[in-house]
Amino acid sequence: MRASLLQIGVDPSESVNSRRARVASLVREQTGSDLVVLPELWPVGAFASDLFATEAEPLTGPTHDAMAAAARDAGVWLHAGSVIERSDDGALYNTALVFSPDGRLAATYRKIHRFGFDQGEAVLLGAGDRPVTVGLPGTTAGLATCYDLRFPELFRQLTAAGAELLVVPAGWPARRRAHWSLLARARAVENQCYVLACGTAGTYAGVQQAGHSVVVDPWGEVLAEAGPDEEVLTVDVDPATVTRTRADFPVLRDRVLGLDRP
Ligand SMILES: NC(=O)CCC(=O)C(=O)O
Repeated sequence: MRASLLQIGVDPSESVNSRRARVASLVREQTGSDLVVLPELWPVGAFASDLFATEAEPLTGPTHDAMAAAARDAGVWLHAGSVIERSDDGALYNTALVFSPDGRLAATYRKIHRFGFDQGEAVLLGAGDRPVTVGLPGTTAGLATCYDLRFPELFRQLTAAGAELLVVPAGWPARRRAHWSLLARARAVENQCYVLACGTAGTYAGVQQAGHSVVVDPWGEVLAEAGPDEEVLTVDVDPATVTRTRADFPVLRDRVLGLDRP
């Protein structure tokens, strides 16, 4: 399976509409990949919380429509990163969208762990309440978003639900880049999964983004890593490697489930 991570530059001088059109073109250029991954909240920027309310959209809003068409035109599975979703009752969520190659919305995931402590996302957005996996050809992907990467129990649940690929769109800041790289590898090693972690580039809302999107194999080896700027990272991943790694070194067999609950 060929995966392409599109590490999108988020620049406040580019309008949301222009960025949406530009990203749709970039997705269309990925014909030949099986899976394309975009970062967290790339239309608005994960730290641009002052824009969340004005740029919120229904689940089937403009980003949905543009990405569904781009996935269909490119013939790819598309993890379209996330959008600020305005739900029917008016509540806002950080919601990831996954499209199949015919442009169908195959899965949505509302970010469970909201970042910001007493500010930003943590106070403006609602929290998701269920882990989500999605079937891809020959494998299963588990969905998580950015700050979720710090919470191993979520990834354990995704693994228990059959995930072999952990797909993590993010808007991770440069200041904590060391944590990003370390946690991506840790989640891969402890779950014997591929981790596809796709961040943003650029500086907006006063926060320099880390970039350095990364693909890690089930042994914890970094297969590919982006630099700090906008970049497309393309890498081949093989679900059979997950099966082989788990058979050769069967640590998952020794899990004691439920220990994360007090
Ligand atoms: N958008 C985010 O979730 C940011 C997470 C972050 O900055 C961190 O975990 O550190």
